[in-house]
Amino acid sequence: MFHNLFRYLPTKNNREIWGLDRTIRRLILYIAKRHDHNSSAAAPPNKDLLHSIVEGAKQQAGGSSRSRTAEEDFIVDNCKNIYFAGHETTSTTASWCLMLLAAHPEWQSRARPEVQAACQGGHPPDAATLRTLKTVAMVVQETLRLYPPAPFVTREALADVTLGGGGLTVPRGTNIRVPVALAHRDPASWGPDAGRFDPGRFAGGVAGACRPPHMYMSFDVGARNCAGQNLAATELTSSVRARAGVQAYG
Ligand code: HEM
Repeated sequence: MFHNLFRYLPTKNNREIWGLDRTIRRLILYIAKRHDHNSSAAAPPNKDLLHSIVEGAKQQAGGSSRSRTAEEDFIVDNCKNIYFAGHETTSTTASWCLMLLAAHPEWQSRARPEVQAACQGGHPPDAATLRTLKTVAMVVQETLRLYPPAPFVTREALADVTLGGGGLTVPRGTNIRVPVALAHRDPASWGPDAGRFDPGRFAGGVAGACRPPHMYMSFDVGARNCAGQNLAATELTSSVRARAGVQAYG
């Protein structure tokens, strides 16, 4: 992903960014190695995502002559892909969610009893109780519609292609940018109140909120859509529940 983007940058920036890329590589490998070395028979490792990546790298490399570089490449590529794709996107959305709930107390009041019912006795939610948080889920969907953390996606045409009934021909090698944030506010798909915060538009699911339904593309659509979208939805529902639903209300 990074390599493709860097190709288009002016040379001076290119050099600086390659330097940054090398620093990021060193940082990732330092953390991964520390994680690996700190575990022992007496103190087994946390079976977290980083542990799975490090173990996966050892299996992939499989003791070949190029094993050290292959192992390191596997760790760096997966950490960049998963942590960079998964961290800022989710945390920014959680912040927008809380801001929107603060600005729209009527939606806070609707989310609160739902959260309290799901977390009776102060119990944290599990997979089953998270599914009951319908209002919180709608608030998250509406937040992702208005403030998508990936506001556009880019594709390169690998061959000449003709799009739709309009006969628009895209020549091979053209980069196409899909303006997600604009599509999410298009009144032709969402109705005249497209710019308004109204989680209720998702009461009947995405198909009930916009036409055609693939105009909602926070996580993209198609073969290369977001690999972490279920994890992101779970993280967002539980973090908004924790901060807006329980702590803020006591
Ligand atoms: C609110 C949170 C998130 C949003 C809005 C989001 C959005 C997206 C979008 C739009 C894409 C497609 C990019 C493209 O086609 O150019 C994508 C891809 C991807 N996302 Fe997410 N993402 C989120 C969270 C996560 C999380 C938590 C993870 C993993 C822990 C993750 C992992 C990935 C990966 C690995 C891809 C590449 C999939 C592929 O190319 O096959 N994302 N994401």
